[in-house]
Amino acid sequence: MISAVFGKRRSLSRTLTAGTICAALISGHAVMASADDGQGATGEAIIHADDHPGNWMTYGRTYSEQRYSPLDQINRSNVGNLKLAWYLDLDTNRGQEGTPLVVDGVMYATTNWSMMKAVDAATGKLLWSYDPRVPGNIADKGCCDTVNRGAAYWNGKVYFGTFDGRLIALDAKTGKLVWSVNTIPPEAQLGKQRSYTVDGAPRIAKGRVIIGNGGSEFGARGFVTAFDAETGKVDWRFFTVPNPKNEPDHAASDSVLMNKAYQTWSPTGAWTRQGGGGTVWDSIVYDPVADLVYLGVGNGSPWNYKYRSEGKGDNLFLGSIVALKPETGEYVWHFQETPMDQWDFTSVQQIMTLDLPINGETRHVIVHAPKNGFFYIIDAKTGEFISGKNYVYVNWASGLDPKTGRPIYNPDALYTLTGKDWYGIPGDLGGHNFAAMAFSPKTGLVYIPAQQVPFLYTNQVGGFTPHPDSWNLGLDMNKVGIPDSPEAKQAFVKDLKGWIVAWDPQKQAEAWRVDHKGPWNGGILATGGDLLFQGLANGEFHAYDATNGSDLFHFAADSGIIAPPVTYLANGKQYVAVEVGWGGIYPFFLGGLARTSGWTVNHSRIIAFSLDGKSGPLPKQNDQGFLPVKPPAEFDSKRTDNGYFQFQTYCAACHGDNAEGAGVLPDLRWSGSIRHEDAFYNVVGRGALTAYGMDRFDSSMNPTEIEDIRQFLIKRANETYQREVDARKNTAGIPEQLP
Ligand SMILES: O=C(O)c1cc(C(=O)O)c2c(n1)C(=O)C(=O)c1cc(C(=O)O)[nH]c1-2
Ligand SMILES: [Ca+2]
Repeated sequence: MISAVFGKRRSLSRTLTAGTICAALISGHAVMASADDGQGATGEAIIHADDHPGNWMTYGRTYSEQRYSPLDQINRSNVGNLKLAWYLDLDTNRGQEGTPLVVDGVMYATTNWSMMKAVDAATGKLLWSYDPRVPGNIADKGCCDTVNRGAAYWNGKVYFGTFDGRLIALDAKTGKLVWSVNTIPPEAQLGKQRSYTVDGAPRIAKGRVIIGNGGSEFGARGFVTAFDAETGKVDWRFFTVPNPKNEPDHAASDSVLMNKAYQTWSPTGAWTRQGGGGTVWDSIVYDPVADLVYLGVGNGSPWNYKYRSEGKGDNLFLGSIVALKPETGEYVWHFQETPMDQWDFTSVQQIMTLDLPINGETRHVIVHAPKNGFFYIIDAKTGEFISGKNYVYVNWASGLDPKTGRPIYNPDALYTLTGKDWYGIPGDLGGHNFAAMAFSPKTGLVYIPAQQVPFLYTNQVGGFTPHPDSWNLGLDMNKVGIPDSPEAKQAFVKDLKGWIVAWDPQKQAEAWRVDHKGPWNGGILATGGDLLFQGLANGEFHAYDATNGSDLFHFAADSGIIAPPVTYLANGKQYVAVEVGWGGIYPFFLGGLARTSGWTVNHSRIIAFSLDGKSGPLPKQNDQGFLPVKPPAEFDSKRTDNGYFQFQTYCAACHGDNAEGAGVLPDLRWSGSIRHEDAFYNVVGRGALTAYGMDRFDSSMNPTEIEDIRQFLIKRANETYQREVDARKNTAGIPEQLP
């Protein structure tokens, strides 16, 4: 029935009454949307998602982004029998962060390098795939792996963003291109230090596809754009931070930026050259109840508040939720969670709406667990702060002002103003990052994939110096977050933690928790079977009891899981599926230290489970990763200090702090190319491996500096060779002495 209706839908315009009738058929509801609300059949189907729970039609399943599915064929009593139904090997072995959509038995999954696959959701058979051919040298224009978090579905088409900034619409049946647009306008692309990448899932409201971008670690001015879903024409654009000259951009944001936001920045700070940040790289939510679009706005660019804004002002709309009208992009309200951001405390984390009883009255609220470690409850219609409580340990603020929600800062945390180092918890990766949280209306709990990853914030000495082709934070790039003495490093490793917090939003308190081995675990799915599903950094896929966290099922998926699971029906049978593939910024950047979450190698796949699956276990693969190779014995110790600085500035964010890899990208200590100066220069200077995502760096470093890096790598290889060989003999594969 649903299929038949959906098949017809393609010919319907999004505003026609026919669309509305169609929606009513799907939902089985007598209530009809008004003919001119612009939602059309797909929007109505998303609004009434529970009437056809076999589908997963939008990123968070519903517009409320609760990631709760009422399906209960798989439940607490039988989940122990769950079996692998199918798996599909992917053609990209890097981080997989996608939420697959499922529409009428077809799964639409985006993968690393912005590829799209349509898969028979019952069998895993590939129906079509689309490769937008993102150029390999784009990888280092983004901070955090060439990931993609998912697609949007609307009126017979699937939409997704590409790492090089395009938004693409494909015919959902055939995978043929319908339209493709560059989402980055020429005026935003100002010089080398403005860096934009797109890896978040687009959301669609009222026939408009809304997409943002990332880039605040490099130099970017955040904005989102709404495109007409049928034609790809720009409808409106909203910048999240002011124009550096306080001039109009001829965008929907002009008036609020000029009248409200500009005054919260210093007129001459480095933001006027670096863009200011505020990228909307993950959460964009349409709320049909309030009829508003909410943006989760990111961190400042550069991070250093003293350099960015001369230590002045709150810097709107950094670290904020901003509410807009869907038709025009007109500003309605904002709530700033982190004024004066200097910690990479983005508020882009998933925005969820709930109807929550508060003081005897049911209120329609936003619940939000941004990086800064506080759980916020905000009135969805007005942006009024209702309450906030830390959901993880935090040391940067002692709490929130109960009236305004403004953080009560620990003065030591304002390291750009004190000029002293600050060991911050949460650190730049947040108490919670992109891994989605879930809510179960049956338990009333919000399940947050929480973590503790400290960060040592150290100011760049002597003023702000941007480097083309590298992170531009205004921080000391030799340290970039991780203490360098062995003792401090050991303490840092002890501080790395990951767990599920079952959070009671009515009490604003933790109900219980499930501890994991370390940080950077996958997003969470809650189901009507009273289950939580989550994949872990150590490569296991688990089902937990949603009422108390008991571990009811686990499966060895062999590679770290960072993506959130989905559930759906195919031929009437319930499946649970997830993308597998270790990556994202945590292993890239922490490198060897990230291994404490569990040692896995990247084998990327989509895996799907059912109660009668017959495809397990997964075939055995290399689980040792890059094996240590005896390095050249000689290196020039006069060059290794500068090599270390160059490495930390240009290489560490992908190849790991202090040149220790984490099982995804090549571990350069064991790379054949470090054996010869020319071979190394060919890769780093001339771009021999650009097709694989390794950009050339001859415009940012001269040949001497590149050779310094090689000398440093040989030194590191010699220092660590024996301990890595020994570590391979441990069952855990983790060196006893990490640093
Ligand atoms: O400021 C930005 O523009 C920006 C972009 C992104 C991104 O696009 O993935 C991330 C972040 N920041 C970020 O702070 C962060 O922790 C992060 C983690 C990840 C990831 O996918 O692993 N992306 C990003
Ligand atoms: Ca960031």
